Amino acid sequence: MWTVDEHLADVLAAVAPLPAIELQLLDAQGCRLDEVVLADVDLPSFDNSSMDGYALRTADTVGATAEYPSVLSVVGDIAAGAGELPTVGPGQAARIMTGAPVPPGSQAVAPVEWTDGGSGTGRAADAMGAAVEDEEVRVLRPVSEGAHIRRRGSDVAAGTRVLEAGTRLGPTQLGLLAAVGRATVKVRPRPRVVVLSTGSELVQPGEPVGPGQITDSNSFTLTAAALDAGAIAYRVGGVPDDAARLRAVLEDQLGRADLIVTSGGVSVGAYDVVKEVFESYGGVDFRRLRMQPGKPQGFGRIGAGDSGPGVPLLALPGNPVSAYISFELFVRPVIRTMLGAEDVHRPVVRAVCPVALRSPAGRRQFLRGRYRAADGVVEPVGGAGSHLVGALARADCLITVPEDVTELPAGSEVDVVLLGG
Ligand SMILES: Nc1nc2c(c(=O)[nH]1)N[C@H]1C(S)=C(S)[C@@H](COP(=O)(O)OP(=O)(O)OC[C@H]3O[C@@H](n4cnc5c(N)ncnc54)[C@H](O)[C@@H]3O)O[C@H]1N2
Ligand code: MOO
Repeated sequence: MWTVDEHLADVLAAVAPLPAIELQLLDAQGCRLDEVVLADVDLPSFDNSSMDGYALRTADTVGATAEYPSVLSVVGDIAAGAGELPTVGPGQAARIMTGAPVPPGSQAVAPVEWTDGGSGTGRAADAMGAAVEDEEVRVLRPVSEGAHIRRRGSDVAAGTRVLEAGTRLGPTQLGLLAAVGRATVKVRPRPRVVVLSTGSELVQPGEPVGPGQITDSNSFTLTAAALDAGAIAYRVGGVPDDAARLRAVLEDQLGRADLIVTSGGVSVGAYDVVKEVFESYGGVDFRRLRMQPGKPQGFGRIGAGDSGPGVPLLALPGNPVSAYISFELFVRPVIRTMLGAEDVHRPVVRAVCPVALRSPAGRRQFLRGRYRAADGVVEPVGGAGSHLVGALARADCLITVPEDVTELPAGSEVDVVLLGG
């Protein structure tokens, strides 16, 4: 029998971060950057106004007050995206919108609130772009040089490093990449994980459940857990215990998988065609671990050949709690390793358990619990049975009882694996 740590080390030794690839921005969300990103452009890329108002020359506003405003003639109208700009001369102003380029000759922008809003039709230029002569604006206070102008390159200067290699790409980093004009980016991709549940007793949720049948819940738990770990996950529900069918499904899925995760059929049952099929590939090993739940586990590679070393496969036990805990302990670290993540493992904290615990000799037990960070207390949820999905859904952590401990008195300190969320 293997210990949990031996099995984990063996599994992790067989995987590595996936090679970096160039992805479209939104396909790279959550991935780690595999390049240093330099800005090719200035941001902002031109001097522009931060306010709706009037671009003007500051000398024209010296001494302006509400009682004695500066009266300027309006020589043009500049919307965001404007190409041709009027030149602002002495005694003149140009109406300007937020984000629009600051016109030559002007030194500042007076927000519309600092003016009378301008007179006339509101149309500052005629159809040919020539100024409408009679339009005026009254500026009610002095405006200082550079006021309300966002200078070219003041946010990001061309040539500077904007993102370091290893940065995890979230919404704001993706936005920055777009802002500097990048359509694609080089990242460590998310592993593509195929989740497959086996068992002729399985029916899909919503279908009628006949005598002795059960609803396939594992494929949902495990697919969601794979997504949560940062993978792209494909769910393949309910493959019956039929060697030819299982083999056909595996062959079909191999092409799109960086990792295959199955549940069910790894114990000693008479109909465990799963083991038979995986073993026929040659590279999959079935072992028993010193843990509870999650004792029977399969691990190896399938599909090795001229085209490559094959795809790693973890065959988890079918009991729903066993499958989920096995995922947390072994599959999640594999996915995190393939991602190139720094935090491969779930955090473990010490906590006090106010109730006495019992555990089988020679097996590390993982009980479901609820952890209170405020006082460092953990309470078990439900019993030790590996079929207890109701209690599992209320748990937020796993309480660990070491292999050599069979009884823990109330008030003992225990290791607690925090499950996140
Ligand atoms: N004689 C022995 N029997 C068993 C042993 C043993 O050592 N000797 N080990 C037990 C342990 S521990 C576990 S864990 C299970 C593992 O069983 P399998 O991996 O072979 O899984 P199945 O037999 O297919 O199913 C077990 C259980 O889980 C339910 N199940 C299966 N798949 C799903 C699914 N997709 N969604 C929800 N529930 C599922 C299934 O109905 C069974 O109740 O073996 C013990 N037996
Ligand atoms: O070891 Mo099994 O995984 O108890 O249910």
